[in-house]
Amino acid sequence: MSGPRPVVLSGPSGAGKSTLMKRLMKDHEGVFGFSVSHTTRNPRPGEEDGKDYHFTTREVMQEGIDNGEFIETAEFSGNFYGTSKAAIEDVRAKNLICILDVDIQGVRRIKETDLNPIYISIQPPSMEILEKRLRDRQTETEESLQKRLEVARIDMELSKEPGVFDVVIINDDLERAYEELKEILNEEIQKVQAKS
Ligand SMILES: Nc1ncnc2c1ncn2[C@@H]1O[C@H](COP(=O)(O)OP(=O)(O)OP(=O)(O)O)[C@@H](O)[C@H]1O
Ligand SMILES: Nc1nc2c(ncn2[C@@H]2O[C@H](COP(=O)(O)O)[C@@H](O)[C@H]2O)c(=O)[nH]1
Repeated sequence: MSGPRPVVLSGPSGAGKSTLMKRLMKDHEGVFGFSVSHTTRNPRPGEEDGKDYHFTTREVMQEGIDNGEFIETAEFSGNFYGTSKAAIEDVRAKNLICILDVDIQGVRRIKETDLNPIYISIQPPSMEILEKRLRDRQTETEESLQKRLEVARIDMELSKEPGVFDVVIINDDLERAYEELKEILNEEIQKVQAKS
């Protein structure tokens, strides 16, 4: 596929993917475009339909899946999530670096496609810190928090498997993690900036 290489950001819920991605996009205007996923979960306060996610229902999403509209889908913590072909095409059409925020199932599915992204795992320093971040974020019920922590344990193990990710960033100190992320993406960033 032509254009800049997409970037897949994965890692446990609460590890800091959105925090790092939003900063990257803010600091590099006109370089990155977010692949807006579909989800059947309810919006959190402040989240916008069409910007953070396409919020939808299981029925509508299933119809899209049956029609071949998604490159990958996954069930995560009781909800469906998925990347539509249109979400990627929207970013690609603008010649921007497409950022996908997907779970480990999504990583595996994307590896079966010809997207050829850079695979980056964002990991928390420990389970204890991850739990604190998720609690402090105040977006989860106790039940959904426990489900996310359960999935996080598996994710943290899988991210150590050789060959799954190009890079694993431990998001302990935010500034250091951000510098590391920028460094990895520097070559692609420069390519896009040189063309604009
Ligand atoms: N290095 C850090 N130090 C302290 N707090 C952090 C750090 N990185 C992120 N956080 C905080 O941790 C919480 C979780 O971060 P964030 O929402 O970015 O995670 P996420 O990986 O995108 O989660 P999800 O997959 O559920 O969307 C947020 O409240 C964020 O402000
Ligand atoms: N496989 C996919 N996973 C996705 C997608 N969009 C988001 N996600 C992942 O879901 C969890 C939970 O996200 P949250 O916003 O409810 O906290 C997180 O790990 C995301 O990376 C997707 O399109 N496909």
